[in-house]
Amino acid sequence: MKKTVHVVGAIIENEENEVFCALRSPEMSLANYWEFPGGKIEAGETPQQALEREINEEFSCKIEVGQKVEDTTYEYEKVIVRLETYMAKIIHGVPTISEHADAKWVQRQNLSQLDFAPADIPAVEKLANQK
Ligand SMILES: Nc1nc2c([nH]c(=O)n2[C@H]2C[C@H](O)[C@@H](COP(=O)(O)OP(=O)(O)OP(=O)(O)O)O2)c(=O)[nH]1
Ligand SMILES: [Mg+2]
Repeated sequence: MKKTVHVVGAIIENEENEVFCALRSPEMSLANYWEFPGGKIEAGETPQQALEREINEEFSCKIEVGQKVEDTTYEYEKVIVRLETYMAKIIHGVPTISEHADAKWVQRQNLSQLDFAPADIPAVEKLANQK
């Protein structure tokens, strides 16, 4: 049976309605797909705590987590991913990549032009239609 992983992704928005998108590197699973930065929830963590930890670990900045956007389960070839996405804001620092191949700020309406991981598509569409 396939393993299910519970993952959280941050939809970090700035004052210009741009969303922070990160490109998974060739060394990562789901290589070369864009994602909402985040990762797996560890035992005992709330989704919000997991997001704050992951963004600090991977992008060296602090976020404040807001409203939930989507909760999607997607069956990949080898794993099932339950992805919860939350709106977020940077409250300290500037996001800097460490393990990702690239990152950029993208207007909500242009998010669908990036090659997002399949589990992210419902959130991408919701964001494009909200504003
Ligand atoms: N972070 C993140 N992962 C996503 C997204 N969409 C999606 O399908 N995934 C998948 C990719 C991975 O198979 C899985 C977990 O993500 P991850 O590799 O960031 O997990 P992690 O930071 O905890 O890293 P690791 O400990 O496994 O190295 O979720 C997304 O928008 N953000
Ligand atoms: Mg991660």
